[in-house]
Amino acid sequence: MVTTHNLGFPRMGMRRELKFALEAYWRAETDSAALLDCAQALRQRHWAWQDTLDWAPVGDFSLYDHMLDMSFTLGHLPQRAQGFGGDELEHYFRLARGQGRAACCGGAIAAAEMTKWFDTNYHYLVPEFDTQTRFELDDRRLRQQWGEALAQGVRGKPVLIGPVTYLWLGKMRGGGDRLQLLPALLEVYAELLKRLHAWGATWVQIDEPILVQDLDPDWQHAFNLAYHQLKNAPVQILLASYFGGLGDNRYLAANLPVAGLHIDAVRGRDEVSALLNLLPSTKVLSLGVIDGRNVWKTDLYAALGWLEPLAQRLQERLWIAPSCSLLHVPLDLDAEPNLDPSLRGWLSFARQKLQELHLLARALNHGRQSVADQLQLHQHGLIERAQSTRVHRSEVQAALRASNALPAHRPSPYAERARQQQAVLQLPQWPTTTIGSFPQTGAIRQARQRFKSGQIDAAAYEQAMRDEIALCVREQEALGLDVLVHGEAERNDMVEYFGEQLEGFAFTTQGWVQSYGSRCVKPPILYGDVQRRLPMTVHWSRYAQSLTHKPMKGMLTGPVTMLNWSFVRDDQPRELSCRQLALALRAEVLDLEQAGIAVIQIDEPALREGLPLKKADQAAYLDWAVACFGLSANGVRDTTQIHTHMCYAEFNDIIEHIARLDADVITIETARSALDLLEAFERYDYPNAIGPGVYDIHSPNQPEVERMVALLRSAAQRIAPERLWVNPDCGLKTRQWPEVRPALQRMVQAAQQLRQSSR
Ligand SMILES: CN1c2c(nc(N)[nH]c2=O)NC[C@@H]1CNc1ccc(C(=O)N[C@@H](CCC(=O)N[C@@H](CCC(=O)N[C@@H](CCC(=O)O)C(=O)O)C(=O)O)C(=O)O)cc1
Ligand SMILES: N[C@@H](CCS)C(=O)O
Ligand SMILES: [Zn+2]
Repeated sequence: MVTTHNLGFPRMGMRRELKFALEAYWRAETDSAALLDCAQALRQRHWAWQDTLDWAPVGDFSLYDHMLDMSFTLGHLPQRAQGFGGDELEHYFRLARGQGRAACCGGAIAAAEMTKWFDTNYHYLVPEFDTQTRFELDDRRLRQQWGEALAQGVRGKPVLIGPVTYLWLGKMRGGGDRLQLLPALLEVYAELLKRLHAWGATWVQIDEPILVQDLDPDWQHAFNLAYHQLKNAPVQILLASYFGGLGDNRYLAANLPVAGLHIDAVRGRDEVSALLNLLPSTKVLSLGVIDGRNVWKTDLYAALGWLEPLAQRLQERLWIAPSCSLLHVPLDLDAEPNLDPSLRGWLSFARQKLQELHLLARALNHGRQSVADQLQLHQHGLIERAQSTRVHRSEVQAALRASNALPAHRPSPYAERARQQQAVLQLPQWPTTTIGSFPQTGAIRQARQRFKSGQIDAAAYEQAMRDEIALCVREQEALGLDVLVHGEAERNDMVEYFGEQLEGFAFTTQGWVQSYGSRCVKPPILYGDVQRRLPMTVHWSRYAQSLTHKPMKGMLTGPVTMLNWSFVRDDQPRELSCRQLALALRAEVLDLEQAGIAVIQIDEPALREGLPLKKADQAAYLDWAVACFGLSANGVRDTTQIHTHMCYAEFNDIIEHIARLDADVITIETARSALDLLEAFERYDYPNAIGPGVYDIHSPNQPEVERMVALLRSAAQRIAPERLWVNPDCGLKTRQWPEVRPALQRMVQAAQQLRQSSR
């Protein structure tokens, strides 16, 4: 008999209940009891939806982030977050967001750094270590959730981030080797496993996703050390790897002294037979056969064809599961009544994926004939997808072929372009700008919702957005910013907005996926060849430019980010889909230029996120990603200034490729990770202009002028001041105007101070 299990489940709820409960709590409109009740009700419902599983995850639910939860469980917080006392929830949110709820006691601190969770669009809060770091078990969160699961009769499997991954993902402040902390950390894990056993847990899932990355001998040794030390734990450990195959860590992972190993059998399918030969005959092998990173239906016939001999061979030792936590896919396809019916038949969201898993298990355990009708029904959509005429467009194929003849570079090198652009733009030293979005107020969202539900017509919506743009331009002029933006009021999201206007994309109404904290996105679904129907942004930018004499930045999302933040086709290489996107965006860039927009920003915040986790695969990705950016950007004249923007990832290791994008200006997040990144720019001798984000827009705290001046001064020691810009570290859509105005005022003041002192 095969066993089924799940690694993690979406947390937000069918109607994003958690988001609304969190935000109401932060605004101090509700109390902690209301928030905790909502969280508990969600857990209960989500376990009920997983009741066909042999083992359901417990402890994967989080109020903000599972890494932050782990930091609290391990009793280890940075110095600045300690000693506040008082309310536990306030304490938790203070570290996540920089402050607790509105008007509450306890004061503000610098929020923990936030960065991408492997190659996903989920962001985690980075643990901070120093040589003084101590750990002390705090089991309250897990005890609570385990108790609830027990009361509900859930067959639960506690889920923990593993000790080696936890250290790897953290940052050591002030130098030192974080592996030195491993022995102390392991003591806490050992104690935690004892407690889980005492509460009745038999299997514990320990997530070590770094096993799919390249590990040097020290880190490989850390795995041996850790799991040999934990091998006497009274529970059975299921060591979970995901987001790729084990590669060179296969032998290591197979031989760690744990009871079971979970692998991503979607991305790592090719290595399963080799792994089987390495795996000791006592160990459980859990195969993640359902894709937890995309939304396409699983080909169950193909999966069964592959699994049946494995089930014969492994018998009770075979477990099956989604490849990773289902956190990264939308919750329920049944919440999408308006989705095109044929497309619907191609898709599977979190709840459907668990149904697929259940069907697979029944077919394996009782024979295919026991579920023959369900299997046939399931496969119907797959056949339809394979035969659909909606997927391929001959004109797109022709345009792609023709694009091979386009020049790969701008007409002139950067220095010459910069001279020509300055002659047109006449910008002061330390030019100030913002990243694009301004507050997405309740009024803006309500207007859009009223438009979508037919309560207002297109003309009324258009006027409402124009009014917002006009307001945004007035505000920026009053602030004295140099290069303005229209504010992106008309965009529900920087990817979804474009997806909605391109052929080849479908979109959902409830397909929310958590991005960080309470923030969610609805990734569009790229199912067919991509084509631009009409200009997508030109009329908004032209209107915004008509309101000011200052340069108005056109604002686009780049092809690589469009690709990485969408659910994309699995029937052709990602590179090809990206080139199609790049061609559509190139047409938009040229139309913006034609409309008199002299500065165009092509955002690529997800360039780094798409980087394959294994070094051997990275060069090929970077080559086509850089080429696709170039395809979208390089058709413009020298006088048109191309900006790009990146945020919330480690960029140090790809600076050379960022330079190859040859954007005239890059605005980049640096506020939370201090000057590490600028040092990398200096080391690489980055040639073009840079706007290091001078303050963290994710925190409600006001930036200090002196701090921004100091950051820019120290940037100027590394990069020639005439190539430096002054800007926040990301868009302002999540903030409110009363926060944005004073923050930007201070930022402009910082630029003025620098101009004065350099006179
Ligand atoms: C820059 N970032 C982005 C990432 N990925 C993206 N796809 N997009 C990004 O911008 N990844 C990295 C970072 C992550 N950062 C963010 C920042 C902010 C959000 C965010 O604010 N998300 C919103 C949802 C945005 C959206 O789609 N809005 C729609 C629908 C709004 C809505 O909820 N409407 C209500 C009714 C109206 C009301 O009363 O308010 C409803 O339908 O019920 C829109 O504007 O039309 C969020 O709320 O979480 C995400 C990632
Ligand atoms: N232009 C976008 C970039 C976010 S990464 C914004 O300002 O929201
Ligand atoms: Zn950003």
